[in-house]
Amino acid sequence: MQRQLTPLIDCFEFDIPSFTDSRGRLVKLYHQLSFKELGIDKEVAEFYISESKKGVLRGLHFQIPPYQHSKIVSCIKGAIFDVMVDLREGSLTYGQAHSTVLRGDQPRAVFIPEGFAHGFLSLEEESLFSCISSHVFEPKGDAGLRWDSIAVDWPDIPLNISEKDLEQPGLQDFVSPFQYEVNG
Ligand SMILES: Cc1cn([C@H]2C[C@H](O)[C@@H](COP(=O)(O)OP(=O)(O)O[C@H]3O[C@@H](C)C(=O)[C@@H](O)[C@H]3O)O2)c(=O)[nH]c1=O
Repeated sequence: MQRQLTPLIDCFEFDIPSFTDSRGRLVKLYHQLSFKELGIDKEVAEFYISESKKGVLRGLHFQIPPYQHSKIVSCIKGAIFDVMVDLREGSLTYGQAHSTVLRGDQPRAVFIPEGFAHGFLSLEEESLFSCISSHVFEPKGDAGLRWDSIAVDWPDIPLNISEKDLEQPGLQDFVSPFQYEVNG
């Protein structure tokens, strides 16, 4: 596996091994040794999937210190328009966003470091999103940013957003609790 760099410092994409035969498919979402070789040496504290109808937008989410987490996200069915934003004060890419389309039939992952917000728009009827997180979900640390306060060309207008996500503050009002650290 090889890192494919994104414009955001420390955030990268990589292809996930998958094996197809007459029965179907096996997709390897986590492999400790290969991930270490990629430079991902984080705790695996939670692993979950969510299913979203077409037009559902989830995010943009992060956890504030001391509950900050990195994530490895992918899409294992359907397709999502995936978005991440660097929120680390002092980072050369602070406030900048990156977007990429993740598809279940071309498994690919994004490593999202601590200090980033993340969200996605589901592009198909039954999109399955998977997330490996380095810190358990902590309601006291659960935080977010308004999806439409960042510089991203969303491919469609979202049809379904949670109340929580509609009430998130915009990037312009955001005071970051994150500091950029080299190789953070
Ligand atoms: C994210 C999360 C939620 N929950 C619970 C809380 C709540 O009752 C229910 C739904 O939570 P949410 O509405 O926050 O779920 P959702 O909007 O799907 O949150 C996810 O959005 C995407 C964009 C991400 O990046 C993920 O890391 C995660 O934040 O699941 C957990 O128990 N553990 C978790 O890790």
